[in-house]
Amino acid sequence: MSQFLHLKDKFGNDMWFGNTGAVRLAAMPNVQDYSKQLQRIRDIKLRQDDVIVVGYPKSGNNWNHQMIRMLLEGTTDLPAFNSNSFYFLDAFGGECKLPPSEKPRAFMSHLPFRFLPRDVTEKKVKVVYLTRNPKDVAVSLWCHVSKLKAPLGYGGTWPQFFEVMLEHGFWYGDVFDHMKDWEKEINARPGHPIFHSNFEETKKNTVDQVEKLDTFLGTGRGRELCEAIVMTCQVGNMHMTRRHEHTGGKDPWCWKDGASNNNMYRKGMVGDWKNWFTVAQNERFDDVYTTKMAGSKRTFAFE
Ligand SMILES: Nc1ncnc2c1ncn2[C@@H]1O[C@H](COP(=O)(O)OS(=O)(=O)O)[C@@H](OP(=O)(O)O)[C@H]1O
Repeated sequence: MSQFLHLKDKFGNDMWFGNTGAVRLAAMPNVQDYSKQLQRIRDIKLRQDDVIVVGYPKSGNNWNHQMIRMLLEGTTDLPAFNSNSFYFLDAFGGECKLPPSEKPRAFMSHLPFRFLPRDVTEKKVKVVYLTRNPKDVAVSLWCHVSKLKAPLGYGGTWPQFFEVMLEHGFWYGDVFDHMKDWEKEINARPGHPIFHSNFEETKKNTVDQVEKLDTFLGTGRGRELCEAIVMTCQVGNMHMTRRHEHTGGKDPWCWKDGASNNNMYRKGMVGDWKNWFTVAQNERFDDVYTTKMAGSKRTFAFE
């Protein structure tokens, strides 16, 4: 099992990096040993009707998690963040407490498949796997980590972060490896209920996509509730309503002064990378993308 590392990037910036993922784990006050934390996650007991929402950071995890939770619970109630009901598996044992198990639960994770709880495989727990075009992922992650204090934040510049993303990724390791690993796992498990949802498609046809989730989950909520859920979960509502843990101020992953939830639930658009990438950066990204994603069937339009 790979270990979590605290490194300097080639520009001299502190950088937390775990090529198995879960960089947040080691920064948590009560989690000293990364591999022990991964073990704890593997041992989590799930219900067969639980749902795991998982994707590389910034792939729309919170958005989809909320919409799926609403489908499961048949509600359009958008709760403000509450640490006791924070369903982030990767932080289990710390800020994540498993909620009471009378009702179906939606959990969120950024981990590769092999680090999810054993029960995911043993009980064939439904998984909603998310992807987003990695150019927008890089920008979104930059807009988040550049506003966080050490140790989780990144102290370098955007061009430096861009290089870090291309070389080995941030927080959960290399975005390309992460996607390829998930693709391999999905292909290897044709019998496992895994729904692949893509950010760009969800943006374009949100209600249709939520209806597909409704079918996949077997929740049978129907078009009307799907429409109401989509309205409630618009990005503007998300950052008005959802307080995020980074606003706590005392935690090691809290925002720098002046930063806020708006750096977490931000623009929620497709193609923001065009506002950030130079022509040279774009060419370089395309080259690296072509090399690292060789053999993958995952494609992105990069609109
Ligand atoms: N409702 C809704 N509609 C569209 N987009 C939305 C929505 N909610 C969140 N977002 C956008 O998703 C990005 C954050 O992704 P994650 O939730 O995966 O982030 S995290 O990894 O859990 O930190 C982040 O993307 P960027 O705006 O590009 O930074 C959020 O703005």
